[in-house]
Amino acid sequence: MKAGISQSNILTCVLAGGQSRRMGGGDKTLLPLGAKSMLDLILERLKPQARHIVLNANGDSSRFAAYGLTVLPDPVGEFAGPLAGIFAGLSHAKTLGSQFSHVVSVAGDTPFFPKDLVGRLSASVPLDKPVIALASSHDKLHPVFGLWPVALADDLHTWLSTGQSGKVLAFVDRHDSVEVAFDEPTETGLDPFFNANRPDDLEKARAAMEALSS
Ligand SMILES: Nc1nc2c(ncn2[C@@H]2O[C@H](COP(=O)(O)OP(=O)(O)OP(=O)(O)O)[C@@H](O)[C@H]2O)c(=O)[nH]1
Repeated sequence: MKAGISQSNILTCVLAGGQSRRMGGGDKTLLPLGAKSMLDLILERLKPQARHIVLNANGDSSRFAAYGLTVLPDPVGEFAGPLAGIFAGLSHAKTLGSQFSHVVSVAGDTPFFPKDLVGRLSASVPLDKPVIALASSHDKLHPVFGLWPVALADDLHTWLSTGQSGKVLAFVDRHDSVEVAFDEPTETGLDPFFNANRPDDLEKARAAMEALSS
């Protein structure tokens, strides 16, 4: 039976724990896109659809102080890949008690993700068993954008402890999962999961935003 998870039971975790090597290092989520940072744009998109938001990032958390979010470091060693950030969200949700049944993960380098991401992911899974929902666009999975049952936290911990950190889809394959397709282009005309890996991706994003506002 499909029902949909209530928004109040979802903790949304923005993943900004990577090394941004292709961008030249630092925090790519803090880089400017127009007058705002990429993280500003991500939070503007997220707030109307997510009630509880945390940030996953490593190192000194004070650089994110202006955003007023709880900052969770990777609990399994720095730079173990996005699954470590997803695990940070799941373990935090667990410590908060039974309120949170699921974590939605959102990449910190993807400024135009779907405005109905959380609602559509959460409507795609049953309430009575743990099922992962992963976003896709044009038949390509985007495993960093997913809905993760808190009930899988212990299994993910075991998985990460055996050094399987980079293998997001291999972890997903151990469990029931559904794919949720977001094929509509965004207002920018770019794919909704267009992400900024390199400086020229940032330029592309800036150009798309400028074209929108002109
Ligand atoms: N918590 C956490 N998140 C990560 C890690 N690696 C990547 N991510 C996140 O996963 C998403 C996609 O990351 P990538 O662009 O593949 O990796 P990156 O480290 O940010 O960048 P590169 O160093 O250029 O590969 C981003 O939101 C990253 O912040 C990690 O080791 N820990």
